Amino acid sequence: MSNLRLTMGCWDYDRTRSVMDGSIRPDGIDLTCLSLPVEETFFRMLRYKEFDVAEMSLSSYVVSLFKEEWPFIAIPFFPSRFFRHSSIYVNANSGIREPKDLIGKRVGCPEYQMTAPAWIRGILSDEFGVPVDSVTYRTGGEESPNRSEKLKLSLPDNIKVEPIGPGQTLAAMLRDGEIDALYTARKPSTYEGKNGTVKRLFDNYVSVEREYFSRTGIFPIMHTFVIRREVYEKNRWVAQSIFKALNASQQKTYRDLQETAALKTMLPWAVAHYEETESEMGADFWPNGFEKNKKTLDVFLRYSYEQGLSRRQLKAEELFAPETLEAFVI
Ligand SMILES: O=C(O)c1ccc(O)c(O)c1
Repeated sequence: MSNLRLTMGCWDYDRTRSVMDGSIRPDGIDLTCLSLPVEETFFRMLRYKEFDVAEMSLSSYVVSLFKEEWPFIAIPFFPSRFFRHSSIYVNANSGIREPKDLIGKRVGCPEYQMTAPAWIRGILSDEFGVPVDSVTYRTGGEESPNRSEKLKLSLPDNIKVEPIGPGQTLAAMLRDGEIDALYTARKPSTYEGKNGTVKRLFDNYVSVEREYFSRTGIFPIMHTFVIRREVYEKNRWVAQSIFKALNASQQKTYRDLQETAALKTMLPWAVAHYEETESEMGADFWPNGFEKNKKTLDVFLRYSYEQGLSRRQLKAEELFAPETLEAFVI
């Protein structure tokens, strides 16, 4: 009998590689995989639903659940996580020395609904007393002009979002002082290091992020995986097949990163870094599955609601195919 033929869009991460290269195959499925930068996967999936399965911005997925047509269903696998204190950039002449100085300022973010800025706004509000509605957001392309929100948003009146002009980019505007700060996923091309005009708000971001994790236990989730709803409704078993394969792929990566016979990555002290991470964050420092991520997801869902991206505060279990929330026991 032939397998179901599906397409999958995902970048070439270590943790998903075995599925992408075909060495781990999901049960009953023949996958055609496209390795694409995240911006391209998200754009093609959110605008045109081009792939049957794809990594997906957590924030965009949550926003999609409030659309009339409910295009995707997620599985609790998280190919991208990132501590985002490192991703707040400021113009050194803006007078922003500490988080509170952001209040009243002009802050760029490529799209208001992007996951990285959503985590940053939430953390700044919870931890540093910078209310979400205390700044003006300027949205648009970071490196090229003419980027717009992929999903139509209807935000509350207290959230001020103004698109930048045609021909403008956030990276150049930050350098030129036309915005004061930038919340984003990709480091802007105008970033110049600690002593430059465009610098990070937290120069010492590693210690800030470590302290944040040790206190909250949160390693922020950026992306999840989604299946096109039509595919899922016809073949519910696909959710578990893909989930199992991705988990097996990640387990291999955990082993590879600890390999001492020969280094699988080029960083000379990768094994030491692994051991340090394990002692600080636990053996499963990049957890997948619903239960281990419920708390982190609930915090994100509160942020999405508080920021006007969700009409009501969803519960974490509402995000995922029910088949992936529990497993059989023998
Ligand atoms: O939409 C974006 O620009 C974008 C870029 C990188 C990411 O990791 C992401 O989640 C979104």
